Amino acid sequence: MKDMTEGYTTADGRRIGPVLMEMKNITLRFGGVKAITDISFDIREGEIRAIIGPNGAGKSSMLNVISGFYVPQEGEVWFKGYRRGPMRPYQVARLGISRTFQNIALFDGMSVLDNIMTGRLTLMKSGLLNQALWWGRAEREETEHREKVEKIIDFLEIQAIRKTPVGRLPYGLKKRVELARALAAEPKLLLLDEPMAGMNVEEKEDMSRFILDVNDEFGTTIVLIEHDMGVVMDLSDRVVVMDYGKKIGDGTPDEVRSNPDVINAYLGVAHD
Ligand SMILES: Nc1ncnc2c1ncn2[C@@H]1O[C@H](COP(=O)(O)OP(=O)(O)OP(=O)(O)O)[C@@H](O)[C@H]1O
Repeated sequence: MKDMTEGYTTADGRRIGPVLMEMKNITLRFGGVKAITDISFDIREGEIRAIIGPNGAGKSSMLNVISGFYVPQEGEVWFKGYRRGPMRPYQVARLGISRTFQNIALFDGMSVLDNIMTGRLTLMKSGLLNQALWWGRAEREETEHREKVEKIIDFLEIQAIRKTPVGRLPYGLKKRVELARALAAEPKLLLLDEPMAGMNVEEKEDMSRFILDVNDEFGTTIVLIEHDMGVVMDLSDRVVVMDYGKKIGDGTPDEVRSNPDVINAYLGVAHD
């Protein structure tokens, strides 16, 4: 068991706790391509931590290492003071990690409510046999799950569309439903893959507000990756900046903004 030092209080009075997750010297290769080279950083409890960088910098790869989907060839991932080995998706969910995807991954033909319910699957204790033998208990459990989901629906202000099939919703609302589904798993650590991509200004403002509210209301630690540096600066407590698979900056938004390597990566060389 590793010693975890205390946290700190932010300028706006939010409490950031001790280290929840630590990435140590992570290197990830796809054949001959090095997507991540020797990157280390930590994520503290209750913080909003952004990973930014130009196209192909390695952000998605890093998010997939954090989520346990990719196992790096080198380096160590520590979570809640323990070194984490390779895991199956359900084990990741049980650790309290859930995520949204860059390309929305919802069931188009199902209602908003049912989509969000799928987020609770890993928390459901009653399997089919249990439901047959203990009908009353399974029913009580179902009611509890529905109540939790209704709370999330209220919180994210999507009551009006709860019965609507997801396929009929505009893009910004689909993203919000995906956030709702991830929240339904009651995650300790929420991973957001480009939550604002493809959104108009108003939708981006709404999403920013909801991300801040989730962090504030549930104390959820949030890691988000974004392409757009401007969007994350107001949201994040600390930012990791990647470029060509390497970490070129790590610190508060102000520290990162004034880092010459970061300025060069964004303004100097064309990556697209
Ligand atoms: N599954 C894969 N197989 C082979 N190469 C990959 C794979 N995933 C990523 N890469 C390569 O790893 C590097 C980093 O890609 P990654 O998608 O992590 O970057 P990114 O910062 O998320 O980019 P973007 O902003 O465009 O989404 C790129 O060179 C990419 O081509």
